[in-house]
Amino acid sequence: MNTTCLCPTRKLRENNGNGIVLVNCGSFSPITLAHLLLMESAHNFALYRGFQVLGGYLSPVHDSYRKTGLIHSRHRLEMCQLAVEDSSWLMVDSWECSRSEYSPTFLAMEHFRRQMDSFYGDRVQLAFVCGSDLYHSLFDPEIWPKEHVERLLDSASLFVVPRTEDLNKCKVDKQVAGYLPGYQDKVFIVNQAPLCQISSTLVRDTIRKGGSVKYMVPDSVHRYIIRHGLFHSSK
Ligand SMILES: Nc1ncnc2c1ncn2[C@@H]1O[C@H](COP(=O)(O)OP(=O)(O)OP(=O)(O)O)[C@@H](O)[C@H]1O
Ligand SMILES: NC(=O)c1ccc[n+]([C@@H]2O[C@H](COP(=O)(O)O)[C@@H](O)[C@H]2O)c1
Repeated sequence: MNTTCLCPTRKLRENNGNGIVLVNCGSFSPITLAHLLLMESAHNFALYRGFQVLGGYLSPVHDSYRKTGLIHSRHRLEMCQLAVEDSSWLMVDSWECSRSEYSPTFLAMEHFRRQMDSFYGDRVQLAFVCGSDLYHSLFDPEIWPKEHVERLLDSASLFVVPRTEDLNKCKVDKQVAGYLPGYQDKVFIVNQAPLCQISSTLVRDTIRKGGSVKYMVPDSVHRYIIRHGLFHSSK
């Protein structure tokens, strides 16, 4: 293993063959229990398919990403760190946040590809884990230029976790084959994962209305939100 990796490596496991690293890129404003559940579901899915999960990363988006409710990355990174503290395999990577500008996701995945290849000295598998809402947005070239999606899939597989209902595999296969010919083998549906309706928007709205978000976010994140008085205004 190479020790000059730019990503945190403390929790990475030795690759005994068929290793895979899972990555979730998102706003995390704030991180919720749904983000953690998404990653555990993807972890189980990989395990049941004979992969060895080497580790996983949360990669919070840059502050200049134009999205309602995005608070400063200082807070988003800290809350993500608190959330993964007792995970044996999840880590937080600040590469996206620390760049001078927003990086499209394919660049973030190319960063992980370079770092993992150099750390393991070999090509390990990489999966971009996302919810079904993000999966559907991949087919909108106004949001995701097609070459961004192709470059993303050149670096990583796609693990799609349903958000409201299970996805129809035939439909997904057909959609991918039609829009992204040659990439069908790179898209996997993590069906039968527990569905979770928690979103960061729901957390922000609940706080703004004076409600409690206990059990929507990890306890440590809940305490952090209260301590710093976050999300009381809609900005
Ligand atoms: N409840 C959920 N079920 C499945 N996937 C989820 C869920 N919440 C978030 N994700 C996925 O996690 C990734 C990062 O999401 P993000 O940080 O943008 O959270 P979000 O809850 O969608 O945010 P917001 O409510 O601010 O739009 C995306 O791929 C998203 O689909
Ligand atoms: N073209 C792109 O690379 C592209 C487009 C939309 C969202 N994303 C990424 O998806 C993640 C989630 O963003 P949204 O919450 O806006 O769906 C973020 O990490 C963002 O950078 C990337």
